[in-house]
Amino acid sequence: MFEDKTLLVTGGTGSFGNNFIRLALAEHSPSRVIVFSRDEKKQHDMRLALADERLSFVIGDVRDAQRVDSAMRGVDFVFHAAALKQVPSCEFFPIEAVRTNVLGTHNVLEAADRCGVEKLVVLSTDKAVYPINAMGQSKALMEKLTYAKARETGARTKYCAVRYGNVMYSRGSVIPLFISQIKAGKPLTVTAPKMTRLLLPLAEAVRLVTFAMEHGQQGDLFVRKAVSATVEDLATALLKLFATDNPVDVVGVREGEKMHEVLVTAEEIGRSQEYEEYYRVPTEGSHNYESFFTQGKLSAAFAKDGYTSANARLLSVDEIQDLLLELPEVRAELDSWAADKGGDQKVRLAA
Ligand SMILES: O=c1ccn([C@@H]2O[C@H](COP(=O)(O)OP(=O)(O)O[C@H]3O[C@H](CO)[C@@H](O)[C@H](O)[C@H]3O)[C@@H](O)[C@H]2O)c(=O)[nH]1
Repeated sequence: MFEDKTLLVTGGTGSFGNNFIRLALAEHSPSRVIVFSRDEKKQHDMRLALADERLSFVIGDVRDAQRVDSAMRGVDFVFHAAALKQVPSCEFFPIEAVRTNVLGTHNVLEAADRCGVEKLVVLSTDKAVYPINAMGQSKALMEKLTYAKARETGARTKYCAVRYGNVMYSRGSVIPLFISQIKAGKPLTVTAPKMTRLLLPLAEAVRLVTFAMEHGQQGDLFVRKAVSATVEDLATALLKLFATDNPVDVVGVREGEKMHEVLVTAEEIGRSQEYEEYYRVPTEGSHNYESFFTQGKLSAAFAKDGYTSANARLLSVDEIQDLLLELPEVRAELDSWAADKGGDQKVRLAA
């Protein structure tokens, strides 16, 4: 579907953008891929690393409607990945989260319609579901803007969303943190041993977004099913993989975090379609006020529970180890660790 088409990725130099763009260039024969982002150094590095003449780079901020508009001319498909996604910074500066995640998204959605973009997918997170922190709250509003735009009659663009949980080994997340603690011989700082998170390799997140772009109907939300792990088991799995016995310090739940994350609400799951790997949650109806006041649905089927990190399949420590070993970054960390420790360790790890 991307053959000879023009794609635009906002936040294109981030983890998602980098991986998606590599895949798109290698396998989908687009005529042009536009990377829209703020950081010239990251764009420079990406230009050198990918060295592909189909790539073009636009410096801009989604907060700047004019910039977004001019970047979107002639674009067929938009992947909206630009966001403020750190919980603490959004908590301290919520207006910045509003500017980027809410108003920035508004600019992107409007520009797509004006420029006749065929389809657009916004990237959301489990933290947008029953949100308790400003990052999640602004992402929840980002989703609402997307569904509202999808409901508008005469919208030329198809608007879809995806949600996924924690991307394994993403920058600043717990897996690289635990590995750096292991390597430094420090205790592993576990917040709450029984806290659970849905774990997704980045390649799966990319597949989800591509699937949504290919199959999404107007206003659809796609959610990737994922496996879940407790933080305690994640720490144990890493200690076993690195064959070390660093102590584990329980440091307590951090501000703005939940014990368990929700990926699909009980309210949404009743109207969703379940596939082997995905949930598809269609948007609710048209632009109709009555359905909010007088036209209820007798058949509304609320599930008892949604789809959460507490009821998804919980991995054993061995299974977490296997999943970690599938990540090239973890394998590279193990290799460098083994090299530092000398040949014996390398042989032991290989065995
Ligand atoms: O020193 C630590 C740090 C984290 N955790 C736990 O590990 C899990 C995952 O933590 P982390 O990798 O920091 O992810 P989250 O806090 O779930 O959210 C992160 O990942 C989200 C999605 O990628 C981003 O949007 C957030 O900004 C970012 O904080 C959580 O249960 C944490 O409590 C620990 O046990 N010890």
